Amino acid sequence: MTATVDIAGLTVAIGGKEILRGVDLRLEPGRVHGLAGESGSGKTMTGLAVLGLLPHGARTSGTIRLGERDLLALPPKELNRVRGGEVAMVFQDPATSLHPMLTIGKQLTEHMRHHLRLGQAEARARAVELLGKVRIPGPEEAYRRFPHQFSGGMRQRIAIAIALACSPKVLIADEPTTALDVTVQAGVLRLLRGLCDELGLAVLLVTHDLGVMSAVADEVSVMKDGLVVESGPRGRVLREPEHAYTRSLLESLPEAQ
Ligand SMILES: Nc1ncnc2c1ncn2[C@@H]1O[C@H](COP(=O)(O)OP(=O)(O)OP(=O)(O)O)[C@@H](O)[C@H]1O
Repeated sequence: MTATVDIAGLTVAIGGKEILRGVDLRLEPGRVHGLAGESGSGKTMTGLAVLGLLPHGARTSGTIRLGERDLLALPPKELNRVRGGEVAMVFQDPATSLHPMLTIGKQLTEHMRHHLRLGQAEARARAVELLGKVRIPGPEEAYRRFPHQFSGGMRQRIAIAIALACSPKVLIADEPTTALDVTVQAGVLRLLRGLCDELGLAVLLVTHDLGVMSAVADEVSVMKDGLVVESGPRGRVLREPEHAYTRSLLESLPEAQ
């Protein structure tokens, strides 16, 4: 299958420190690619590189192909169009990604009107439809509410709806369930999995949690010190890890003890 995103030999250095040392990774339509590894291994930086959101002063080499384009070589204006349009993101904490003073409807429609140039009525109809798609009960009423009127899990669903507003091809989800109560984590993961299948999204799921990984990922890559040390189908990587580091990660899971 042709990859939606093909990362090859990606290096990132910040202030002379090598953060990524040659990362190869492919994201394919309708597939969830899980990216695991210990804290500081470079998972978040890899996701940010795809979004063109690396810290100021970061030096890069390698390529990040999205179709015919190399995202690392795009001028800032074009990259802006890709980000939020073709490539969208969901972060760990919906409390910080949602604006507390704006209604859910406003946040959903502003985004669409800006990127898709939709009129007000059209944007509203699409927003309500998206709220239904992410299983927010009573989407019409939810449209008028503010973020604090929802639980953490519901807020993350709303953040996912906003990410999907412009029909992206690629979704970068960085620890999307880490801040949530365990009882609602599974529901949000199921939602992400379902959206990936239904919309043919290429998903990069960054998580340090191998339990999350085993629940939804098709492919798993494991990072250590700025490199992907192991990559393959989930069943193979989690059941028959080839790399000693993957084995040690698996052994540290509570279920393994
Ligand atoms: N703004 C920054 N400037 C310089 N170095 C940074 C910056 N942000 C992160 N780093 C460094 O980049 C390396 C990789 O960080 P990254 O956040 O990608 O790791 P991670 O695997 O996502 O870890 P975590 O699970 O803790 O989020 C770390 O050594 C970190 O200290």
